[in-house]
Amino acid sequence: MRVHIATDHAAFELKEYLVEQLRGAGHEVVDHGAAAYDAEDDYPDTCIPCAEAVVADPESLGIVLGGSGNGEQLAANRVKGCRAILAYSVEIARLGREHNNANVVSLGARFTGNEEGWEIVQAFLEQPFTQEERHARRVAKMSSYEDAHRG
Ligand SMILES: O=C(CO)[C@H](O)[C@H](O)COP(=O)(O)O
Repeated sequence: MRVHIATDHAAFELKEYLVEQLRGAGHEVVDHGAAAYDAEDDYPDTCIPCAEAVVADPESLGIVLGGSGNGEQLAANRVKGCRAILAYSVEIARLGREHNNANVVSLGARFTGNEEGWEIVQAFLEQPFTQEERHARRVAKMSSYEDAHRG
């Protein structure tokens, strides 16, 4: 699978680790940065382009990373068509795909270690959307809202 990934400085090490794990597992990784550690960088600069790339590439999924993952999730969700969840466990990541058809997962490196982060990412990538009518209906309502209110 093609996987888009982005981080700010706070999760730079986790991003490097996940890129290595993803490539080792056979995924095609598109790294939207940060390209190097810079304590003054700003997560919207990498997370928004990452989310745009996921929306433009519907067969792909995305990962945004930061200290908490909160701002990164918020930034990604500014992009129309992006459904980013903040995942702090394998189960939450699975539910985000299964019930919400999330296309981006956000992780907080100050709260999630490298190995746990990789487990969460694997769960997110492996879990399909259920397609059950009630879940599809709810996701469609969010898309309808976006179509009506977000140019
Ligand atoms: O998690 C984040 C946003 O939600 C950022 O990574 C975090 O705010 C960066 O903090 P600092 O500039 O103090 O290193």
